Amino acid sequence: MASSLSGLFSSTPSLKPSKTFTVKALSAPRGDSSFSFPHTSKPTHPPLTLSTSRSVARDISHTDAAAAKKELIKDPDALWNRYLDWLYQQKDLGLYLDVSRVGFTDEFVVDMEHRFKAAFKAMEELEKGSIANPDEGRMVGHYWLRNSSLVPKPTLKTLIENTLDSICSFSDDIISGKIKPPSSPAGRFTQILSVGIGGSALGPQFVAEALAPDNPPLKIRFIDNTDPAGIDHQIAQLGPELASTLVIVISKSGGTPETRNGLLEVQKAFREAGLNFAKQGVAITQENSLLDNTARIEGWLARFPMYDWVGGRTSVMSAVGLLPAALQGIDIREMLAGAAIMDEATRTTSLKNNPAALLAMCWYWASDGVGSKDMVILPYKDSLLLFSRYLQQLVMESLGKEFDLDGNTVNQGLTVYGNKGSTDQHAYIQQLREGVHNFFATFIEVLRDRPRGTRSALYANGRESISVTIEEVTPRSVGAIIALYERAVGLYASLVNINAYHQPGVEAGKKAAAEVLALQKRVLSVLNEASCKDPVEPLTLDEIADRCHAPEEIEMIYKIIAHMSANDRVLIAEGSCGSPRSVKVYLGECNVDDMYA
Ligand SMILES: O=P(O)(O)OC[C@H]1O[C@H](O)[C@H](O)[C@@H](O)[C@@H]1O
Repeated sequence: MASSLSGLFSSTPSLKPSKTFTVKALSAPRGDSSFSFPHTSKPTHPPLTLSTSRSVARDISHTDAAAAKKELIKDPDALWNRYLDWLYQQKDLGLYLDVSRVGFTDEFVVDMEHRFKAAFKAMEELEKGSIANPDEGRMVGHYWLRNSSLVPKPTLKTLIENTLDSICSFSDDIISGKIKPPSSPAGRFTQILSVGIGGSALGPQFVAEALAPDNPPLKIRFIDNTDPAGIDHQIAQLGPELASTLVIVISKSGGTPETRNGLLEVQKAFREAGLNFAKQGVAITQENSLLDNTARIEGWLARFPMYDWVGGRTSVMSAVGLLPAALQGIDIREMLAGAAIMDEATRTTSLKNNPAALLAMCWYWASDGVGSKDMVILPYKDSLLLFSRYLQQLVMESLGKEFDLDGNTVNQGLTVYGNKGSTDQHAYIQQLREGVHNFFATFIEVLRDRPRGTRSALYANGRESISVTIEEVTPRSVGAIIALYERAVGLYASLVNINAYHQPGVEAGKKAAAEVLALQKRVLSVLNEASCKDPVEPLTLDEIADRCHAPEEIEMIYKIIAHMSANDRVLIAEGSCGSPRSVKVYLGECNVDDMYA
């Protein structure tokens, strides 16, 4: 194994990819004598621009598939040697990474040298506290959560350690019954209802599914959407146990509308059951956010901090993930320890010894550095079912970006999907093996289980795959695989020159949602005015749009009205849904604007 990245590259002259990124096989001809994707002649195509690279990449992949299949049949020894040569092992974690079934060549590895140098440097600066999210002017410090000695300011160390201590003592007191719900016959908390969305739900959900014991001290349920039926379902399932339910409201910003709606619905359920919500409510949010202020003013049972330097999608090792986990009896210090070991292992600049760098390199190779193939995650363990959903946010929100760091339009990304190993074998592996070749697979394998043949079956048809193997699903290994992918995403983002730590697209979506709410208010005010006339004046959609001074928004106005009439008896829409121009709308009562405030 190479001892350092520069050592690995030093014997061969660097083949740098051109500025406009070209398909790997064109910038780095595949001609690896020791492996199975042999391309001995240098392609003669001119360099491709981003827009044309994808179709050529597909043609090349077909060629690769055929070549790989032939080579595999011809030379299994070469494959075994490649396996041995690239196998990564982290002994303390019992974690292995096998990238041998991804067909990168030696030339490609060399070609990536300068990109990796820059990626490792950017990561080092991030860990030292650089402003890695310039949009929000914030540092990115999720790595400090598991090694507080890395913080750039001593006050943060105290904050991290004190928060961890208070999470542990609060959850001990809840579990032991020292802190009790005020009016539950059970005499102690038995259930958790977690209200949050995105990064404020996915981490806790994944950890619960992966690690909660069969009979946890508190069982957890989630409200992670605004669907009223879904919220009602969760509350109904709690039934009389609402009286012994600890409600944890999680929102970094403290103002996410979906989470706020969930909270209001839960508070309503508490009022209807004659329960005092404040005595059972816990907030996890940034200091002085709307949620924090609400919790403080209403005197909720507890408040735990979120930090501006931890992004939602990497917040699972902050109070966001740790508090729910501790309440379910999961050893959170072990989770942190696993992540810390992986963080240390992924700091090395020696490519072959850095599993996150190996992953990032494989993603680059497999998807041409432009997301031309999807990443299918196949965990062979029921308890890891939610890993792909968790990774979807981590990877896609981090990498799915319109612009690169130089302001060029790149529309980057890497699509992630997956469910669970054997189950998928009987659902969609048929297509993966034989159908459209638009993916690479990642097997998450647990050693204390049976071996599977899917990897070979896919490989025999030229489908690339990565295998991450852990010995057991434990707090330590779960902490480690989370940390592994966090670092891989950060490194990959540098390789493709994008910022992994902001989410301008989501902010645009939030702005659009706020605009719809503002339009809804204007629609109601116009309808209210017309409906308070005597006689009532029903309005067509065109008339409403004109009076709202928003003729260009007529379709949105129609949708707003369709939703309101389906949900509220007060709004009456007459005419045929099939022909919106025939619809006339009025309010059954006037002066109802407050209903929608
Ligand atoms: O935790 P919150 O502030 O409520 O945000 C919840 C989610 O909101 C948006 O969708 C962001 O893009 C996510 O990264 C975040 O996790």
